[in-house]
Amino acid sequence: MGKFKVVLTGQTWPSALEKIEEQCEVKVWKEANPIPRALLLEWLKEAEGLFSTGDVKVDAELLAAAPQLRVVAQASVGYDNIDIDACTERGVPFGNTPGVLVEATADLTFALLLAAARRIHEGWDHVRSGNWKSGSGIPFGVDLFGKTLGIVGMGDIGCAVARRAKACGLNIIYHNRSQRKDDELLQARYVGFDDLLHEADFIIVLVPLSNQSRGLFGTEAFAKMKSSAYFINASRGPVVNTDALYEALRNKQIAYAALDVTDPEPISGDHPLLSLSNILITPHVGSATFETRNRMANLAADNLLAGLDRKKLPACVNTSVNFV
Ligand SMILES: NC(=O)C1=CN([C@@H]2O[C@H](COP(=O)(O)OP(=O)(O)OC[C@H]3O[C@@H](n4cnc5c(N)ncnc54)[C@H](O)[C@@H]3O)[C@@H](O)[C@H]2O)C=CC1
Ligand SMILES: O=C(O)C(=O)CO
Repeated sequence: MGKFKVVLTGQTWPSALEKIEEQCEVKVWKEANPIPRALLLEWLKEAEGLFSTGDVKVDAELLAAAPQLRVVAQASVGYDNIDIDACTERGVPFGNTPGVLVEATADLTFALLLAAARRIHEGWDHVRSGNWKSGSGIPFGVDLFGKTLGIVGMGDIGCAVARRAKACGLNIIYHNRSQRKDDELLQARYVGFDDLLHEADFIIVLVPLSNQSRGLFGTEAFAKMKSSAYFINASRGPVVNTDALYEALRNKQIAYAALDVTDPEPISGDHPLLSLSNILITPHVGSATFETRNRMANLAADNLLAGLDRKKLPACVNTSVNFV
């Protein structure tokens, strides 16, 4: 039997690539910019597997251009770029990478909260620019202990953030699609969305991007927050209306924002948000540790190889078309 034909939309980690290359003939897009759509569709004409690095839209048009496709695998837990219904209609299982990135992403999310609350990067700027002459001019932050953290989207990563927050003496409230059964264990209280906006000193967003969550944080939501509120988004940029966030920060309607994700992404160096002093942005690095990205690439490779073999994907989103 010949090797499977597979397309990779970007480079992946050597251990995952070696595994794939043992069984597949691969075409890899190696440029820094995303693969042009027309070229991707051309490459997919005979492909049996697609390994996505997250920067392509997988929709009905793409699937129609890939009649041999057996499986789509992506090295991420979020899959807002994938039309799951279109995959299911074509009987193509889609595999993502839940679980393996939870702790790394929770670390980064909590690091954003700490860095914002204690103005870490402003302190570093102060030292680096030679201004640390006396105690004057140092950036003052705010306490965490005894304050209220509101988590919107209490899934795997939200729960891992809650554990970290508990250790710092924060009281935790959360809003989710539905109330969890393990509130007591988490020591977190379920509240309505508006109550969370009113009560929280820190708000962390960890909901998947969907039609329901797109623009969830807009002018109205920011108006309901405390003027002392810290807003942290580590989910997806479009969950937040960027113009509304800019206005809320500029008018001091809220105190501070720390973002790992933006809309657009990447955000340009001359974007108005970057001119504000009460914001901190990291370049979508939630899961970006050597160990975690390696685990994600390997789980995605396992999903891909299982699908090519018509075997059950270890992590499948549209389980109705997963192999048994
Ligand atoms: N910044 C980064 O590098 C990373 C970002 N992410 C983002 O974080 C998201 C969450 O990841 P996990 O915790 O692993 O997913 P998960 O599926 O375990 O948790 C998501 C939670 O959000 C809830 N939810 C969904 N829609 C909602 C809505 N409209 N309103 C309120 N709650 C809602 C769900 O009920 C679930 O409890 C991913 O979908 C991805 O977009 C994930 C990994 C890394
Ligand atoms: O997994 C995801 O959804 C990411 O955003 C990158 O790890």
